[in-house]
Amino acid sequence: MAEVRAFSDAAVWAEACADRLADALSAAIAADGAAFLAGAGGSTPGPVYQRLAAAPLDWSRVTATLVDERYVPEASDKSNARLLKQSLLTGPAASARFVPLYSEQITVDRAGLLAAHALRAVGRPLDAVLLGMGEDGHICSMFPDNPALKQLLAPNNPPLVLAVHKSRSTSAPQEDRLSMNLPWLAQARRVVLALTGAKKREVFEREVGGDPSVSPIAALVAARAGDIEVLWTEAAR
Ligand SMILES: O=C(O)[C@H](O)[C@@H](O)[C@H](O)[C@H](O)COP(=O)(O)O
Repeated sequence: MAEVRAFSDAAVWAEACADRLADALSAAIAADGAAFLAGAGGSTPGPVYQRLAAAPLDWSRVTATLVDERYVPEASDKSNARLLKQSLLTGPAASARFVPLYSEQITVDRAGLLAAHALRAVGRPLDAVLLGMGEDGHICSMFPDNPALKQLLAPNNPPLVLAVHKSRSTSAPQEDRLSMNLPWLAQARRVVLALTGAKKREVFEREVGGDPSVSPIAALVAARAGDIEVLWTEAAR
């Protein structure tokens, strides 16, 4: 259950992550004529997105979104939308439809409501999810100690996109964010967690046995009865 699969070569690791996501998207297109992908931001997924962009899929049938977003416009180099557009939604993959989490609103909470509405309108569960993890054990923007964590991990909520406010009392995040909650990830058809570096492997192996009410990893593994694919490579980047 949720075993770590180790790769000695970072290029093979990135290819393996991309292959798993492409298979899930391809199966969804074959079955339903449509597929729904959500991916993380941060520095880990770039090489995976670049390989996934080369997958021979009918990208016009794919809807792509983000598992979390920094509350910044796309012009910012902190924007996850910008990362996704530059690394995945290029070439043939540019014909995928992109649903952003970010929109300029009076409050981040309102942007979250609108994003959840747009994601629900896609009309299907996520077929493929790519996650990264921080060295503090966060996935999406589910930061330990942040006041939003409890709501994000609540297993009985419907799928929501919640505001995660920067907070003086916690170390993260550095900027307001939007994040999918656990129920989005719980119902996804395939979840790939891409990890790099010795520290993250250690954190994952420690967290996986933790308390699902406070540990995002433990909550994810519990919600999916262990059905997540964890691919790790030593090389940091
Ligand atoms: O926007 C983000 O930052 C994320 O989606 C986040 O959940 C990310 O996956 C982790 O912070 C790991 O980040 P790195 O890959 O940069 O270590």
